[in-house]
Amino acid sequence: MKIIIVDDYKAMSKKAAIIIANQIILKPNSVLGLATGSTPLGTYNELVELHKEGIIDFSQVTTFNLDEYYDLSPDNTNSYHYYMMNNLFQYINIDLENTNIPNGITEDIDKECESYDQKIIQAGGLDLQLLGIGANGHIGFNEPNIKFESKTHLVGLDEKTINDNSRFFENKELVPKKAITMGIKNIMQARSILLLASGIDKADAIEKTVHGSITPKVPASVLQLHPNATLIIDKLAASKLKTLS
Ligand SMILES: N[C@@H]1[C@@H](O)[C@H](O)[C@@H](COP(=O)(O)O)O[C@@H]1O
Repeated sequence: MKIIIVDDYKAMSKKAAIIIANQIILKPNSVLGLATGSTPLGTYNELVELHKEGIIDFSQVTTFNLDEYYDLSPDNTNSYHYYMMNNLFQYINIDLENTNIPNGITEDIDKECESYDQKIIQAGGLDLQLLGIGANGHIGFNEPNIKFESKTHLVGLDEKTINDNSRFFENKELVPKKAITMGIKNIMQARSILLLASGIDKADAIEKTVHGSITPKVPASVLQLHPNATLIIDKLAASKLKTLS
């Protein structure tokens, strides 16, 4: 696991965008795994800027999002479909046909999950998977005690996650209790992984991810096993790492 500690959120976002830009420049038809939440917003802004400056061309890029809330339609402002369109896709020259997000309003969950896994394989696998991290160590929506061999599936969300994500909703009752998420196996099959974390709220999860035992209790700890995983974290998120004390 490579760890890059930067001063703040802005520096984290710039560094992440540079790594993603480099991936696209080296391989214009890259397959990117994308994340949502507040953490990657700055990275997406930086990517939009790099695109505007003519540095990155998304025309051949394919994307797969990690997850989507169950039972939220794509036009719901809290859906991850809406998030991606609003924060990235509408500002870049990506072919929307090449963007993939689990369908949260599918009538056949098993079929949806299976076909999502198939589509990733057909696209040649993920070149780079971008990740945030939940305060309980979740990645995507793979909550504590998830099986490491899991593929795309429907999950029940932890009380902690529902509470954390309620800030985006009018009230906690409106936060979906379930989501469709890529599994740990999909994430670990990516050729490279970039995990971002910023702020003191993530310090415990980062400490456990880096120094803790590899356990489904802290899903992100599985990244210790990945041959090409990079953590870009700001000083606050890194503040509980042994190397700093
Ligand atoms: N499914 C997403 C995760 O992919 C994200 O990493 C996490 C942290 O979000 P934030 O970046 O807002 O702290 O939130 C959600 O649960």
